Amino acid sequence: MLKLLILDRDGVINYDSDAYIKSVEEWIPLPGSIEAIAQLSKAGWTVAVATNQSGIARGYYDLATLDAMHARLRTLVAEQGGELGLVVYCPHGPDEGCDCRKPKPGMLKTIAKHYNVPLTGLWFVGDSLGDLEAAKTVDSQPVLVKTGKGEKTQGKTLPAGTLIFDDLAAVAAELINT
Ligand SMILES: O=P(O)(O)OC[C@@H](O)[C@H]1O[C@@H](OP(=O)(O)O)[C@@H](O)[C@@H](O)[C@@H]1O
Ligand SMILES: [Mg+2]
Ligand SMILES: [Zn+2]
Repeated sequence: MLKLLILDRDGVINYDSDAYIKSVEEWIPLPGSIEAIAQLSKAGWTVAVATNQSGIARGYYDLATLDAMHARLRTLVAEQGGELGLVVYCPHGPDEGCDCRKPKPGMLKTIAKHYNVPLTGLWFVGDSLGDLEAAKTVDSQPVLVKTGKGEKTQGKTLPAGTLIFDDLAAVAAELINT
């Protein structure tokens, strides 16, 4: 079966900001994150992304800018010899009642369906409680990293069985070496 890993974006792949990541220039990879994705890819993993982007609904940036951020991510991973999989985002605001905004699991379902992989036990790596709850809702494996909002999230009540790693590089090392 396909080895699929799903990542949250802000705070896991790139630095996050309470002021949102509003431009390609503000989109700055966290140390080791690009290399981790490339190493996973070269080790046979498919790495996909599920990201809330309410900044679109709030008018902070447009879809062209969001796509440019993801093109940059894709290019950086390719420069390290890896390949990035499907990137799915929720452009909606918290009050729109969509099915894709985490902690709803809609984006995880979309990605798992795209790759025809079961959700059960599928690792989803995030820095926010909503990421972990989305995973738990569909019996995927919640994985918390301490980057971004992760250390703050660690102080909250986490879904049972949540795995905790320092950062994405540590997650990659665990998956590649097991
Ligand atoms: O971590 P992911 O899902 O990749 O993206 C999170 C971002 O969409 C933004 O989500 C916002 O939450 P609200 O959407 O305003 O509740 C805030 O937490 C921002 O700091 C953050 O940059
Ligand atoms: Mg995040
Ligand atoms: Zn949505």
